[in-house]
Amino acid sequence: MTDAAPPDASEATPASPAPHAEVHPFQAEVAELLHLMVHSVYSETDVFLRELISNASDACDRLRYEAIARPELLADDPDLKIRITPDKAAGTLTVADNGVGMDRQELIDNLGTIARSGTRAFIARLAEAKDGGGLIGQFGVGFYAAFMVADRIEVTSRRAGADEAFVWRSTGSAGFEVEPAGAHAAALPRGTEIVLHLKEDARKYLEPWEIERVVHAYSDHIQFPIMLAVPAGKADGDEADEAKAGDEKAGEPRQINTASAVWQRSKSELKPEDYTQAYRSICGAFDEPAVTLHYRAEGRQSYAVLLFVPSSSMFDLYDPARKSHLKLYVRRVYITDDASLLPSWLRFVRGVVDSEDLPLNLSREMLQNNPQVAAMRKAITGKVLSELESVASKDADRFATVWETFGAVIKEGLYEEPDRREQILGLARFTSTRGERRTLAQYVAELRENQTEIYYLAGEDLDRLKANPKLEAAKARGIEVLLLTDPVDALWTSLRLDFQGKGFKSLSQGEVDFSLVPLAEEARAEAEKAAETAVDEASVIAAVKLALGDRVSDVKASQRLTDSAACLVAGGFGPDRELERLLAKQNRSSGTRPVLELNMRHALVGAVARESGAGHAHEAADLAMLLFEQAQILDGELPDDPAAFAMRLNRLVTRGLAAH
Ligand SMILES: Nc1ncnc2c1ncn2[C@@H]1O[C@H](COP(=O)(O)OP(=O)(O)OP(=O)(O)O)[C@@H](O)[C@H]1O
Repeated sequence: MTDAAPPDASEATPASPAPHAEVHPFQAEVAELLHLMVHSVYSETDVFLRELISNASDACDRLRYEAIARPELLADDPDLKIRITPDKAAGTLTVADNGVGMDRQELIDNLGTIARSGTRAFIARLAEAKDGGGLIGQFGVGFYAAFMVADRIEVTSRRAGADEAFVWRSTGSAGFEVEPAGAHAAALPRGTEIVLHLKEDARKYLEPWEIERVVHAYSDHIQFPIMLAVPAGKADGDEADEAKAGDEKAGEPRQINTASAVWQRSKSELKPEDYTQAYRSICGAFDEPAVTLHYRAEGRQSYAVLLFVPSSSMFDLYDPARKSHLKLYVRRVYITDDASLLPSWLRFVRGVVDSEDLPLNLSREMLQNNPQVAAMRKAITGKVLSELESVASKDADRFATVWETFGAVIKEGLYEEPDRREQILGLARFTSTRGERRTLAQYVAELRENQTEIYYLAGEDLDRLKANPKLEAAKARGIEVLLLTDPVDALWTSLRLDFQGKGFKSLSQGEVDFSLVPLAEEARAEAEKAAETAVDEASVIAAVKLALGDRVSDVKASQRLTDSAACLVAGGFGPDRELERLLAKQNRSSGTRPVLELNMRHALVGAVARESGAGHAHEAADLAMLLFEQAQILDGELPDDPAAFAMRLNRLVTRGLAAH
């Protein structure tokens, strides 16, 4: 970063290209993002205004918070507001606020870098997208969105309480310049003024009704007044414009948003559209909320809550650093969005909690350990869960969408919050061998005769799970098996939980004994037929063990298989196969070796018996290895030595063909 301000920089004139301004490059991600935005045509450009207004509102919020400790910051201009000024003659749109402002270093840091997680992934998707407007809205590129509509931007800012103001300028290419604001500084006693030199095709944003439309759609519930100011004498006199703008009078700023703390209003006053709008303006979202929860807690503590579950996912949902982003207000003053008002497994929930009781001057750090906050967190978590339960019972489809989008995150609660386990298991929806969206209550209600456990199989891919031979014996007995494909499933299932007294049991771990559960009719006939062809178990097992050595911890006759020849399972005590795979990926493998189970009625297993009985040790070993390797492949793994596997297979097939 170039950081050499010449001593006379303060004398530079801000309006002309400044020879003495400091020039700074953008952080690489920002440069790339700007390049994509400047060189592509995105149709949903409205987001830029929402982002600038939201930044302005944050700046007002932050000043109000700082003024708790230093009231003098607010004293000479206590009415926080946002002003939008379209100037047709100059082709500029100005968004200004009298909030906290930025000093020189903040201008450089905040408007030169982007520190959000998921930025790389987002840029890659944006580069591929045909029209990235929606993506930009979802991700929230913030201030930089302004370069969708402007080819030059000047930001003048004065930090509250500071003597100096600075100007930041950029055309959105490689970098930006920063210098003292010079003469223009006098016009800005506090806060930030952003002047957008609009591109030709974005001049519609100079029309008052266009600005109002966007503000109504996305920013109506911003708490501070948004004033629209049409400069006197600057309106271009277009008759049609004037007619459309109604009684727009140049020169007199007028408020164009409701500016109410919507969460403080009573439920009966608000319509679904109001909630959608509040969701969009508070949470910076574009979609509809899937669930809205609005209530006021009274009693030991009193606070208003307005929460939303989005209907679509977010970029950083699985970022370990992502916390819940509820905004905490105290008596309408924004305090922080980092007060951990919900546990991390509800981190997709957005909205506002406004407390009447918390002290305003509590530092953000102290909030973390505050017992009142802890009590609120517990109560709000309970409310969110009961709201989800109520949606699940009243509107199964809507709940299914919520679960599909966020279920994997909610399931983290199973190990993070033991007290909520029963409730979370009650909400959980599963894909099973009996269908989709199955609940555990349904599973337990439809247990087969003598079935005492809830069976599951975990893996990465649903289709591969469905085809997994470990399901065969369960299928033959009509036993339902949950098919778990979220990485988190490998973790919570290792906790040995139960639901309504029934434990969870993996089909790829330890012994399974289905013998007490009666076979389905057609399976019974097949089993009887197969029993006649069964081989001498002990000799097959001995031959296979000899061939595989310490690749496996044991070789057993399988209760799980009916059609396939072999499968690999975890021993009874180590981690389940899927958990072991997950740990191995993180280099934390437990080092336990699997058990190979053989279907004693399968022809290939019979062949091992024959070859080893005839003294053909090589052939028996080849077949044993093949059984082991196919079991690996069926679990989605590669054989340890793929080349040797291919050669072995070729050898056996060629010999088989020759014997014809
Ligand atoms: N009007 C403003 N007044 C004061 N600071 C501002 C203003 N606009 C932007 N900033 C500062 O610049 C930073 C970057 O803004 P930007 O819009 O890029 O991202 P953000 O607001 O932090 O993130 P997001 O848009 O995802 O909420 C802000 O966090 C804030 O510190």
